[in-house]
Amino acid sequence: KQRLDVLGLYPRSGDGWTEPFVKYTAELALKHISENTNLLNDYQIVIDWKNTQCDGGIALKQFIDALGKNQNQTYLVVFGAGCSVATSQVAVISYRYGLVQIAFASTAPNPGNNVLYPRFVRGVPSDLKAVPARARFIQQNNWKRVAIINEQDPIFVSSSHYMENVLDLLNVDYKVEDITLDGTVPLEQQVSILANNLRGYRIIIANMYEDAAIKLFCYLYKQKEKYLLPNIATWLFLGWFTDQWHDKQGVLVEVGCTAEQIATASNGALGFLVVHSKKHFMGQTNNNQVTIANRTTAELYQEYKELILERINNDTVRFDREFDVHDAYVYDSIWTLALAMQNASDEGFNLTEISQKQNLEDTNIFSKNSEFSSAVYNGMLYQNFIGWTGNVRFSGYERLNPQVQILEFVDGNLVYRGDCENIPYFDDFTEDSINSIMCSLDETFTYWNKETATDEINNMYTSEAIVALGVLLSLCIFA
Ligand SMILES: NCCCC(=O)O
Repeated sequence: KQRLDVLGLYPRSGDGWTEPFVKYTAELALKHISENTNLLNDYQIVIDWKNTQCDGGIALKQFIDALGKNQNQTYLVVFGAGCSVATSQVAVISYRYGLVQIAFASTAPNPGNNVLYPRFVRGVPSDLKAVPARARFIQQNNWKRVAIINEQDPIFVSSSHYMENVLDLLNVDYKVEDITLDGTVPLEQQVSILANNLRGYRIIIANMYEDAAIKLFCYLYKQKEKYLLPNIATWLFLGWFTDQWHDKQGVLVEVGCTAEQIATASNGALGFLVVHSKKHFMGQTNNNQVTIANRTTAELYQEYKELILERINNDTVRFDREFDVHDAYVYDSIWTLALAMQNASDEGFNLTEISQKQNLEDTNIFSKNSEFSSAVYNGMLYQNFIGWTGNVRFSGYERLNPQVQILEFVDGNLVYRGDCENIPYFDDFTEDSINSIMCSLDETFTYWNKETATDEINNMYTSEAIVALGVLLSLCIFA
């Protein structure tokens, strides 16, 4: 069979978000694709995997090295790169080599900019949908003043801009603080300034990767006044931290905390995960619909687990964690990629011939305007099939109709606690569309307590009002 080469970029390891099972999930999808006699019959998709370590610079180097070194290999598509920091670095140039890039996990809003990234598709919904969900949660709890802490990177700052607009719309006061891990200012110093600036704030919207969260919690934990920690303040993270996110030894050694301290410090924080339905992905919804792979989701999940357990025997990665929803998106993104290549072939593109050319910038086939990349790109966007994650359909550049799940941080794991439903279809969020969201929580909290959080804030307002009144009275008396 003729090889169809794909460059696979994923965060197998690293300090930020990691997902070591991407490669195995893709293997499962390719196995099922090869069983389908109507799909790429004379071809075999081969993925050349590189570990980006959730780092933009490493991802870019991997991309350039792969295209430069593999003179006999022509990549037809880029699959990845997992973390949005890595994905956006690659997507800003991959199209110039005539490459369509499909992401399976990059959820930050900014890679969706189709002027900057014109051949980028994502097989996963974006964190943008967590903006109205978190805002609605704040509104439902009647909280009027919040802090936003962003890790300084466009991928988090873009989320924050949307959030600031929505908070303006809902008349919620907010203060934005940034932290950077670029070494320009020691983080310990930044955290101490931040803690001072946020004295009195009890609701914190946090946009950051795992390493930033570990460092931030470590320094807050070491401080004498721990008023910003989640046992007093309510933290609203994005919900894609993997289980055991707090146990990254390199980062812990750097800041001088233990994994147990971080787990304790973060207990009770909440995460908002944009996802179609984790229960469905795990075959727990009695949905017997047969997917494109001729299997139900329950059967896919079972086969996935068996394959991972088999592969893990020969691997160093650990399995003691919850199922990562992104693996289901990996699976469907591989199908999307294969179906799009089949579409291009049906439209008359000779995949064998194209596979034997090289990825050179601005040649006829491999240019940013190449007809082949255009056919593959459109082939992806117009897909409509039943996959592991449900009905795989795209709106613009990403998956349609996700919901948002609320998770609680419990001993370093993220545990399901509720849902926000009726997430707006369009991203120009209005007061009405936010009001129609309904966030509900089950009653099984371990650490986070809605009443305590709200009482704390009310008490704080009361004590602030008393202090202000006292100051006013003293001024009147002295006058
Ligand atoms: N969504 C999980 C990976 C985080 C990111 O987009 O970088």
